Amino acid sequence: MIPSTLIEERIAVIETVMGRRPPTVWLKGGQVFNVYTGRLEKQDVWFGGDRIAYVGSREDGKLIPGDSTEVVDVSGAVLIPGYIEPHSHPFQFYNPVSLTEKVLPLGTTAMIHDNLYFFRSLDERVRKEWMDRLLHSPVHHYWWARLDPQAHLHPDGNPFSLEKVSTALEHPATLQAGELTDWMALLDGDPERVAMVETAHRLGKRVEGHSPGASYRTLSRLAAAGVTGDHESITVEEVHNRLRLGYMTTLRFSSLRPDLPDLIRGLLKGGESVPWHRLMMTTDGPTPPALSQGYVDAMIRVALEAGCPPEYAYPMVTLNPAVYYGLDSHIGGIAPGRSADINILQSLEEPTPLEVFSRGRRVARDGRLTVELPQLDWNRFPAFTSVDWRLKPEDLELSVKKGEPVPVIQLVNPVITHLKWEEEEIEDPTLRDERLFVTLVDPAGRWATRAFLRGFGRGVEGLASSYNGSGDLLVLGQAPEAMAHAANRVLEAGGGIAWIQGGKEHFFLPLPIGGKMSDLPVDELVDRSEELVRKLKEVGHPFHDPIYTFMFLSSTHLPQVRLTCDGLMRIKDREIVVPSVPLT
Ligand SMILES: Nc1ncnc2[nH]cnc12
Repeated sequence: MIPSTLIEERIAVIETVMGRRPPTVWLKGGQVFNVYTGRLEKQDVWFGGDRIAYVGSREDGKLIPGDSTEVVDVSGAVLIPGYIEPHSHPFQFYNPVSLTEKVLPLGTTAMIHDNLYFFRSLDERVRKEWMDRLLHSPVHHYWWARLDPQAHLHPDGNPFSLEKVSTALEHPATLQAGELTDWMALLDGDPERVAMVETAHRLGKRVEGHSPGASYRTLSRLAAAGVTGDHESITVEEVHNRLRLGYMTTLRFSSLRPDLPDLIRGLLKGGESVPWHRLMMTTDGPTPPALSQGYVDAMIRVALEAGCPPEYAYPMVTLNPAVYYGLDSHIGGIAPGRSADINILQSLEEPTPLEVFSRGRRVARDGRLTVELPQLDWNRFPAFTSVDWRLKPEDLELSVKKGEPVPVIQLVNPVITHLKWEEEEIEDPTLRDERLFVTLVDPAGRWATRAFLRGFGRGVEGLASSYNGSGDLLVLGQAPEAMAHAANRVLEAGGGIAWIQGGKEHFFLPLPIGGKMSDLPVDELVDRSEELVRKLKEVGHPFHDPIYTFMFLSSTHLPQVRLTCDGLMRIKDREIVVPSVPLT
C-alpha cells in the first residue's frame, strides 16, 4: 500500500503547477545548475510543498504567488541539488543524528549509511522504527545491509543469518547489500552469501564491494558474483579497472584515505576519456577531526581544486548516486517532481552553501540549522555491558614462558598490521618503551586475548577503548595497573576512551551509546578528538588517523593479524596463533 502522505505530496505539486494552489516557495532570480545538461541557466524555482513544482520563468509557468508563498531573492546565487553522501559510517564517535546536525547546514541532504552496529546491536523492531523515522527527516537517510560482521564474533552473538539479512534488505530505506568485507565467502560459493546477494538483486538493490588492492581478475570474479560497485580504488589504474568491469566507482576522500585529488589529477591527465557519469565521491566515515574542514562540501572543493570541472564534480555527489540507486525521480536534480532539496551557493567555486532547503523548507542558513531534527531515544540502544564487573591488572598482562618468543602486532600504518615474534626480554630501553601490552577483553568478563603492540607510541601507561570493531574492550599500555584503571573507568562509564598516565586521568571521552557513539554535538567531538590525537602525537604516535587504529585492531577484514574473541587471528587463513584465555 502506498502511504497516503506520498499521495498528498504529489497532489500538492500537481495542484501547484495547475495553478489551483499557490506555490509554497519561490526562489527568485538565481542561476540553476542543471545536472542533467551540465549547464548553468537563469531560472526561477517554485515549490509545491515538499517537492519542486516548476523550474523556469514565471511567465512560462503561469504560476501565481499567493499570500502564503515565501519569496526568496536568490539573485546572483547558484542553485545546486542537495548533496548525497553514498557511503557513510555514522558511528565514528558521532551518531546518525549528531552527524546530520553537523552536515545538513553544509548541504548534505541525503546519506546512505552503514547499518553495521545498528544491525548487530539493535532489536529488529527498534531498528525498523528508527529507519522509518529517519527516512522522513529533513535529510533522506538510506542504509546498506551488511552481509557479515567485519569481526570474528561468537556464533551465538552473530545476527547475520540469511533470514535476518533478507529482512534488512527488504526495508524500503535499504538501497544496497554490503559493503562486502568478507568477499571470500562469496567467491567460495557459500550458498547463504550467494543467496543474500541474489536477494539484493531480486529486490532491485545494489551490491557494494570492498576490495582494496584487488586485481582485474578478482574484481572481474566479484562482478560475476553480483557485486555492482566499489569505493576502494587508490590508483587511477584501479579506477579504470572498476569502470571497465561495469562497477559504479566511488572516489574516496576520507580521513584515512584522502585519495581523491590524486585520482582526479590522474584521471584528467590519463588521456583516456573519463566516464564521469559512472563515478561518485565519498567521505567514507571521516573521524571527527576531519569534519572541521566540512563534509561533502569540502570534498567537492578538493575535487574542483584538483582540476575537476564543476559540470562533473557536482553530479558525482548528486545525479550520479541518485541514478545508480534508482532514486533519480526523487532526489539528485533540480527538476519538477523532485524533492525540493536545494543548496544556495555564492558561486560554483564555493560548494559550502549559504542556505539549504530540504523537502521544500529552509533547513539551514549561514552554516546554522533553522529547524529541529528528529531525535532518537538512545536509551534504547543496548548498553556496552550489562554485567557489573572489574578488571584486575593481572588480567591484562601477557604471561610468557622464559625463552619463548612473544607475539607482537606491528602497526605498519593506521590500520595494516604485521605479526612478529620477539624475544620476551628486551634490553634496549627505547625498544622496550615502545612495546605495549595489548588485550581485547570480553565486556562481560569471560575471556581475554593478549599480545604485544608496536608502532603505537612510547610509554603509554594505560589506555582503554570500547570503540573498536568487535564491540569488546580494547586495552593497551605498559603498566598493567594503569591499564586496569583505564579499563575500569570505561566499564564504569558504560563505554568510552580512557587514558591513565602518571596515575591520573590524562584523557577521557564517554561513549555512552553502545560504547561507540557519543551524544555530544559534532563540533565538541572534533575538539575532544583533536585533543586525543594531539596527546597521542606527544607520546610519538606516528600515524595520521589513530582513531581508526582503535576501530580496526579487532576488525577481521584487514591484514595481517587481529585480536578476536577466540584469540590472536592471522587473517590470511583465519588461524588462531595465540588462543584467548578465560578470565576468572
Ligand atoms: N569498513 C569500515 N567499517 C567501519 N568504518 C569504516 N570506515 C571506513 N571503512 C570502514
